[in-house]
Amino acid sequence: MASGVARVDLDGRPIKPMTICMIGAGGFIGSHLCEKLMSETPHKVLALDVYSDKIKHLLEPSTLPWADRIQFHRINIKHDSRLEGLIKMSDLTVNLAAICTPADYNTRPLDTIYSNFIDALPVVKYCSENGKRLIHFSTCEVYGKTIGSFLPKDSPLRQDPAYYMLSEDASPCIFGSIEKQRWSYACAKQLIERLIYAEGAENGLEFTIVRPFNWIGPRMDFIPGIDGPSEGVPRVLACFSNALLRRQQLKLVDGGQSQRTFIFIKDAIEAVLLMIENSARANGHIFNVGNPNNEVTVRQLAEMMTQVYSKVSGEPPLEVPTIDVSSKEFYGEGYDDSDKRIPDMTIINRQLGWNPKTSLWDLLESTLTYQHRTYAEAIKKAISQPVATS
Ligand SMILES: NC(=O)c1ccc[n+]([C@@H]2O[C@H](COP(=O)([O-])OP(=O)(O)OC[C@H]3O[C@@H](n4cnc5c(N)ncnc54)[C@H](O)[C@@H]3O)[C@@H](O)[C@H]2O)c1
Ligand SMILES: O=c1ccn([C@@H]2O[C@H](COP(=O)(O)OP(=O)(O)O[C@H]3OC[C@@H](O)[C@H](O)[C@H]3O)[C@@H](O)[C@H]2O)c(=O)[nH]1
Repeated sequence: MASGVARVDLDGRPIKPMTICMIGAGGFIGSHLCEKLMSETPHKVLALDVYSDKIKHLLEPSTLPWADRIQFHRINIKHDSRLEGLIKMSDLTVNLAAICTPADYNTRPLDTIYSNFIDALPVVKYCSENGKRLIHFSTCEVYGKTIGSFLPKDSPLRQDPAYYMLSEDASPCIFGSIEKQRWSYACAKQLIERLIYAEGAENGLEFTIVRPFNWIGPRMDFIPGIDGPSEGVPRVLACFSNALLRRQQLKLVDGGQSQRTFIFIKDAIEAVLLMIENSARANGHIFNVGNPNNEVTVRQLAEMMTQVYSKVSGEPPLEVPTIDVSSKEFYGEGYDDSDKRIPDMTIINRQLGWNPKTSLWDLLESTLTYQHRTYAEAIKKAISQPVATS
């Protein structure tokens, strides 16, 4: 598209084309957001990241219809004096940059805390000082554990939504003890949320905070040994995809009893676009963005992914497709887990009228079709290569 003709917001007002400084634009969410902005809106994007592989298809060739609306800046926001200038040139900053894979939280807690809190500080400061709007990506992990998880296993109260539903303006943030370094990420995200909120209250910063609930889809993380380190541990979608592609058993951490709600990235991006284009309705709010209808235990996710992958690849599943591993073995010392994550959708529904659409089966089918198409050949080649011996 890109002409911008007759684009109106939820209140019928014309949407003016804007320049968006997107930090972390080369990641999973950033790549989908850039794609959406280029194909469906007239907005310009200054895309900042240390990597650009996931948005390469949007940057090259220079004959693409949106070539003059997207500019990549290879910048590490930890130490780059160009950051303030790029924020000043923009109408809105979207900050996605973060270390956000659980395998890092307990093994690289310092990097995790610096990335999610310290490195985000100048972004908030420059937005506030220059009167620029900020959409900051936080996480559903700020809720930590549910109140219900502290009740006896057989307590009927565990079935009561008051004990597990996660609401932006009511639920407490419940983390484990300090030696459970898993919570370094959630705690850093919580503190930056509080700082942004305080900048809004004391200095009038126009902000929106997004709390994503397990967004998944194509281009999420990496497949170890193919487009990421062989020993790397990505998030669960990529871990399970990797095992399926290699015909290995899917590892269930601590029995795979934790529960998650998964949402298709394309549904979630619709919500972000509504926030971008409806500032009056989004400013000053914290939004859960998830799909409460897609809840499964991690064990059920493994079973469903095994079934779906067999369908899209035409290969029969392994006789015993999963294997149990302890969290200590899988993640190391200091790991802990969120037990259950159901987003309360009241606020996003009221402010933006948004609802997710895609079922878990459908989103896995389209994602695993992508994984198979993108990686199956490369994995076959990698497996057939003799291992070097010294
Ligand atoms: N995907 C999810 O389900 C999910 C859930 C909760 C929260 N989030 C949050 O959403 C944001 C984006 O997540 P994602 O899934 O796209 O992760 P991602 O790792 O794919 O993307 C993050 C991007 O930020 C970049 N980045 C990190 N540090 C940087 C720095 N110092 N300078 C420049 N670029 C830097 C990385 O290179 C990467 O491309 C993160 O803040 C994350 O905490 C995501
Ligand atoms: O191979 C695996 C990988 C993961 N898991 C389990 O699967 C569940 C989900 O793991 P993920 O790696 O997707 O990460 P989590 O859902 O715990 O956290 C994520 O949630 C919100 C975001 O802020 C981050 O992207 C990340 O912290 C966890 O219970 C984990 O222990 C397995 O059982 N096997």
